[in-house]
Amino acid sequence: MSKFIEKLQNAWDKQNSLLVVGLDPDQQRMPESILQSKTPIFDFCKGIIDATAEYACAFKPQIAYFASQGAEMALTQLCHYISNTYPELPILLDSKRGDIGTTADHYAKEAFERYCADAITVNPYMGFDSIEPYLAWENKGVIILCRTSNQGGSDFQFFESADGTPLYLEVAKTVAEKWNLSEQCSLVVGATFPEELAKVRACVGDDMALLVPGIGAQGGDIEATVMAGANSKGQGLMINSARAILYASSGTDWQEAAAAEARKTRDSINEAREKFLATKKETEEI
Ligand SMILES: O=C(O)c1cc(=O)[nH]c(=O)n1[C@@H]1O[C@H](COP(=O)(O)O)[C@@H](O)[C@H]1O
Repeated sequence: MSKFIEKLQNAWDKQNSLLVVGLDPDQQRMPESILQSKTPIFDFCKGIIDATAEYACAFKPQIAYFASQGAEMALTQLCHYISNTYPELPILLDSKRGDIGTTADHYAKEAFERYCADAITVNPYMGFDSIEPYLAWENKGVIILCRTSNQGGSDFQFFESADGTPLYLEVAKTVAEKWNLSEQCSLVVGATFPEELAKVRACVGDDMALLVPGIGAQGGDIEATVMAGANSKGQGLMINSARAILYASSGTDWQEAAAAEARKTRDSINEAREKFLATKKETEEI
């Protein structure tokens, strides 16, 4: 088991949560009171982190929301804040990188040194040598796009190989069989496509963690997600929600509202996990 998976497993167990809180700070949607601050992005995200840490198994900052606002320093400070204050919670840096090896070396250094992330999201389109530089960081996780949550994901991800296997399942199979030798890899599968989520889980087996965005603002169904994607322990999923938690209120109660939404989401996920485990038990008894 890689250090990343160990840390994630520990967070799943200790927090009794599969919820990942997405950090996608958008100044257009932040509460008025925060915008008065000299460091609104840092203050907003820190407020969200403190309000929701109790309910989360990880945080996932999306790099574009910081870079587009010249706020890389805020991202660095936030990542260090998470790793010092909530050291048990992994940081999943969402940057969806993908480039030739020499360039990927620098993306890996950026993610794992500058931002002290525990894992990074990457795009598999350029093949194994574009992923290898991230895998060279033995303690870190590499989360590979497989079946994305957006409608346009079907443009390429459903292309079929000669034996009829769709591309997203080829990705899942290749990652599970060839790229995951040191158990550092995870896959991204959208909550908006539970049927495909079930196929990916069946393909990769029990041990691989799946990052599942698409509940909350994108409308994915929590129960269908858990029923389709959980592993035999009722875990195995990092279920991300960003906007629904971040912007639960634009009033002065924004932290309380974010905490309430995170708690509600965690609880709904846990109810679905109980149902999943009960159904599994019933099936095994038959
Ligand atoms: O890799 C991701 O995190 C990701 C993959 C995907 O297929 N779909 C997807 O929405 N995401 C990210 O997950 C987050 C979803 O945010 P909300 O829709 O606000 O919960 C955003 O940061 C997206 O960039």
